[in-house]
Amino acid sequence: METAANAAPAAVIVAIDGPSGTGKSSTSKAVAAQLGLSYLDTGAQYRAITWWMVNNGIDIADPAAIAAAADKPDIVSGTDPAAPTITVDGTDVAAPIRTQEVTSKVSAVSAVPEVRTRITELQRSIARGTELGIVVEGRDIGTTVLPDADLKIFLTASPEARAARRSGELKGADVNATREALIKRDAADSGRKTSPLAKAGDAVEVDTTELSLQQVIECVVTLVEEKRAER
Ligand SMILES: Nc1ncnc2c1ncn2[C@@H]1O[C@H](COP(=O)(O)OP(=O)(O)OP(=O)(O)O)[C@@H](O)[C@H]1O
Ligand SMILES: Nc1ccn([C@H]2C[C@H](O)[C@@H](COP(=O)(O)O)O2)c(=O)n1
Repeated sequence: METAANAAPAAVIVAIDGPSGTGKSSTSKAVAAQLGLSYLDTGAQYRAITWWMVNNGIDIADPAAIAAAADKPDIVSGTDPAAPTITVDGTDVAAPIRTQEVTSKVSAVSAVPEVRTRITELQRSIARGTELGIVVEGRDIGTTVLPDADLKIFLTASPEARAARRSGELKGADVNATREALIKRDAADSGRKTSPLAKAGDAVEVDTTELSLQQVIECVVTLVEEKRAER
């Protein structure tokens, strides 16, 4: 029989938001793995629907065309932090959703309200389905998708630090061009009408500019453990 002493801990829902390149994915995956939680990369879902639109000849400059097609692709996210997956209509799209073409078009597609409604429903159903809890990262998780999350984190970092991190990833990419592209995408994501990139009023802000990835992970793990201890 399960007693209070040996009962499994109640599911914990962690929302991690912030601009591009602040470390949301790296931090969320590591925190989820360390704490035995599931992990959901919501940016990958918006990239997946964008990839489908591009592949199916939908005009990205036409929000009505995007809206009309929003419920067509079947998007499935695997939530194991050690091996997260994303498929569209059964095709593994983990690599093609990271192309420059998708990156340059994802803000326009994700600004369409019908796309957000569809993807938000998917995200909520995934979060509801986890047994031990989940770390969900994105732009509007604390404000819109999971406003009742147990813990909300908003990661920030200077544009220079973020550009340096991304240029390191893209080997040889021009840091200034990378910085400008990040700033442009953040402005589009923060400026859209429906569910923009924003810090929830009750989120803990962590500026990662001067922190190593390991320090950020430790900080978030500590915050989750404190939340669990309070319950
Ligand atoms: N605190 C940190 N210090 C140094 N490098 C970091 C730090 N956090 C993340 N990184 C590195 O920065 C890059 C971007 O991190 P990550 O992909 O986790 O950011 P993100 O916020 O999820 O970005 P996006 O929203 O664009 O997907 C990765 O190469 C990652 O290893
Ligand atoms: N909750 C979310 C997550 C992502 N998006 C959009 C905006 C981003 O520019 C794009 C790609 O995200 P990334 O892979 O860089 O994290 O997806 C959003 O609107 N809401």
